[in-house]
Amino acid sequence: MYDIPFLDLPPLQSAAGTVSLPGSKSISNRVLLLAALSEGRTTVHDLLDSDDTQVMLTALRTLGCGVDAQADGTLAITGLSGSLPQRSADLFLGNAGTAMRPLCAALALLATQHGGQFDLRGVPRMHERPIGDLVDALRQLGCPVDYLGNEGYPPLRLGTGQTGTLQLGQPIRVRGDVSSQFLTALLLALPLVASKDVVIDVVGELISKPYIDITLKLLAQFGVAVQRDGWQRFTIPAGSRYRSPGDVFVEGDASSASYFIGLGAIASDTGITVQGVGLASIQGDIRFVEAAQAMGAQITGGPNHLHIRRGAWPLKAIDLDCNHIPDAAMTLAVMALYADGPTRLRNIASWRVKETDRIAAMATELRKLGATVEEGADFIRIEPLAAGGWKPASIHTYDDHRVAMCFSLATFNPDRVPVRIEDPKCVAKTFPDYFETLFEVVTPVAGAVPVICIDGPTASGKGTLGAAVAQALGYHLLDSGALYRLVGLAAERAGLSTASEDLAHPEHGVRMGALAQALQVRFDGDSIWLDGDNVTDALRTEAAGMAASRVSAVPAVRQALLALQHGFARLPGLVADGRDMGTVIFPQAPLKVFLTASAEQRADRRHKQLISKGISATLDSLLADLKARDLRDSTRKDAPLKPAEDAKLLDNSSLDVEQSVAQVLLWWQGTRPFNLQK
Ligand SMILES: Nc1ncnc2c1ncn2[C@@H]1O[C@H](COP(=O)(O)OP(=O)(O)O)[C@@H](O)[C@H]1O
Ligand SMILES: Nc1ccn([C@@H]2O[C@H](COP(=O)(O)OP(=O)(O)O)[C@@H](O)[C@H]2O)c(=O)n1
Repeated sequence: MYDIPFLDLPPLQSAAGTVSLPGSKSISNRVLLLAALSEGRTTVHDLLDSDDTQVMLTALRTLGCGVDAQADGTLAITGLSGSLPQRSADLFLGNAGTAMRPLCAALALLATQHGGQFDLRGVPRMHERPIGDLVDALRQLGCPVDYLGNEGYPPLRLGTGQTGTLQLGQPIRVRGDVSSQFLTALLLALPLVASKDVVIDVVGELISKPYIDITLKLLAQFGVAVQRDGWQRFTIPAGSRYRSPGDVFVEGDASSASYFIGLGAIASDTGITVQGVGLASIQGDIRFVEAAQAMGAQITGGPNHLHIRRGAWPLKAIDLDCNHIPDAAMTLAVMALYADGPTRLRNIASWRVKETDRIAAMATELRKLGATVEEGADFIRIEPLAAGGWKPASIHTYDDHRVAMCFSLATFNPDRVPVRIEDPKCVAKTFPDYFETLFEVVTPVAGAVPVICIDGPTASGKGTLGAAVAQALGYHLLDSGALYRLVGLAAERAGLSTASEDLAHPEHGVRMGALAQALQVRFDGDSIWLDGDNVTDALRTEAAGMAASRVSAVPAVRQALLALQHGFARLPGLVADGRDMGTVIFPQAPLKVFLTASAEQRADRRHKQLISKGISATLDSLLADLKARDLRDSTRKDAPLKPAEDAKLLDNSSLDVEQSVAQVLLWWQGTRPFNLQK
């Protein structure tokens, strides 16, 4: 997950490969609640691990459910079996509608039946998402429910601590035209109290019917067979009781599949395979497949996978009622930019009460890209963007995972402009590793992966600065010095001399080059492995630095390490530190920094650094070594240490690390096109 203020996506060219989807959010949270309300123990496989499921799990634990993570990655839930061990609790449910609504219904009924009192609250946005229709239905049932903030919205207080009588004789009326989650909540909760047949009547046209279908299918799995008359009346038979089915498998998230279906339709001639959800999925959003096909995608699939290729290009514009795929339809709004005419997505009023007002959000952000967009109370109309019309945009994401994910598809624009996704960690709601997964199957436009070079003499702070800058931007890091240190170490292990006079012999240089070429290294977080040994500490000694400095003067060694270094330039970007990053390895880099500080300062820093690591050193010998290294590095023929012509010089003698980092990030922003917009 990218826990950084923004993630810059360079322009992308094509996509191919296989992705595995995280579990469906809708199924995960329903299954958790059902398992919690059941008799017996349920083993849940492939559960989604995300913000929304975490809040649900925390709530269930607080209520007294057994929740045990198993070694095989499954989760064992021991159900409450209709009892209520905790009679009161204050539950925080984040921004998870799939936790707030069903827990509200279940706890209101249990509190009334057993005499309990529960407060439910969430993030500020949750307190703006309507729940009045569900509360009205619960009050009809005789459940005391109080609003603790604004009328019609969470936070809520359920129950009074006293038992009450439930009114189950009359049909319960609930509105179905704002959110289908109210009906789902009642369907999940009422089997707990169905001492007689309980009837629910839906008032108004029921929206998002496929989600009700998921609810009914899962209820059946847990032993409750609801009778359905059309979409207006639902009857929970007397004597219904939840029983654990033992094992439950959570399907991959069909809404999350939409980004990769869109990706295949826009950018994959060979195809994208999506694992975890198939054409027979119980999730309504699987019908996004039809919408994507209507736009030209070629899609095939089986029970548990989909395969998507580009068909029509440009995509075909559509005019579609999206009531059946409200969440996935946001992806269509970005695909519409690549269409052959205006696309109209209708019957999407529910977008206005989701994580954010999604109609307004999509219109605003699509316009930033340059698109002409019309929005109405329940529709959005998007005109495609022609080549020449795309603008580099910093996409605000409104703490809405789907906004963040669907705008990543704007990176295939013909104008090859980058796209900035603000607050990328909001994807944690349903797909914490969305961007990492995307990066595995896309190919950037040649040369588009941004590289920041930090060159300079030893102990100037390149490594420290580079790591901090990489961390701030979510970029990869290349410590190129480590590669030369590795060659020195490998030579020593192989019994090859690294003395300058030996290296001066051409055959010895060739042997050293062959050794560098065959280097078996692995970078694993902060650890570096050579031939299966962890050599991280051995590489940082001064002796290793001196050996590195000597072998690095051998042209065959530098040549051998070229491809390895270029290979570090991967999505979403790279910070590379060394001596010749800007001059030789990445001459096209948009930002090159040449970092310096006085020799005395540097010797002093290195001294402190080594001492703090428990490595003994004297200041005098360090200063002498450092000057020798500076001299050799800057006077060697091949790739000498010197600033690139377009490098920014940064003398950090009187700057602390934070100040240096801030300066580099400021320069970096200056190279990005997004500033122009703000
Ligand atoms: N701007 C700075 N001010 C003070 N100390 C610094 C600064 N930058 C780095 N240091 C310290 O100097 C030491 C050497 O830095 P390092 O990043 O290892 O240098 P290099 O990679 O250039 O050899 C480290 O202990 C680091 O914390
Ligand atoms: N891009 C690079 C990086 C390092 N090197 C050599 O490798 C040696 C060790 O590099 P390093 O970056 O690990 O050294 P420090 O600056 O951390 O002391 C340097 O003294 C250089 O001689 C190089 O030639 N080219």
